[in-house]
Amino acid sequence: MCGILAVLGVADVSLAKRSRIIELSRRLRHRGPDWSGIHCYQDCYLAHQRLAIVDPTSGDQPLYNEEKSVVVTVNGEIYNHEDLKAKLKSHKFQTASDCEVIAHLYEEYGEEFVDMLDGMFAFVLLDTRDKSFIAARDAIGICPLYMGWGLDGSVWFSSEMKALSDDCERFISFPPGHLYSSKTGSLRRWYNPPWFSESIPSTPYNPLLLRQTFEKARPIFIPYEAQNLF
Ligand SMILES: NC(=O)CC[C@H](N)C(=O)O
Repeated sequence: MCGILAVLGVADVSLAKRSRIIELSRRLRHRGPDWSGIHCYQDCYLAHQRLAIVDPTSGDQPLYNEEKSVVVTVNGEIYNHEDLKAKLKSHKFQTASDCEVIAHLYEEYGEEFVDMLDGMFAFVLLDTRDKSFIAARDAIGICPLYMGWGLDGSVWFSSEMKALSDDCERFISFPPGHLYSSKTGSLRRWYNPPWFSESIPSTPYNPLLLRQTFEKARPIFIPYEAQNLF
């Protein structure tokens, strides 16, 4: 599991507000008993409750790029993180967490990197250099994510509705396979496979082929550490 809570652009930057956000993040504690972390940058807060899976000793979150200018809080598993790291030779990783790759990929490729991730995830990333942020959810919504809007103009994201429902004027279930960018202020679908269309398939139904295809796909997509989660 893991629980994430991010609050971006609050009007009140008092210590009382910070305490309130920590209190709200504690509502997600049951999702991650191993670590509680928060990163505050001006009027933005990224919190994390960790159920440690990959790199239990040093993969606590939030996670960062080298200069700590990009901050991420992630729920999920990035199955192809080793392959992605191999593409990021010039980057120095501080942990062996599968999720750290998200901060470095963003630096290298911008928000388009989401399509490169193979796994289940819900994350919020803050780029402190221009105070922009993105949030994304995996293709089929394995990891939960909710989004809300505060009366003060703040934008909220949380793994469970209970961390934002009291403080947001309005909230939604974040759609699977989508990405929110603060630069456009809108959601867009990042998951656009060629077969993702409304048209009825013309390939005849073949249960044997379907079974064989599923059997072949399983070891590719579910690495050993993550198998315990099912
Ligand atoms: N439970 C999770 O969401 C795990 C987050 C991250 N992959 C870790 O291993 O710490």
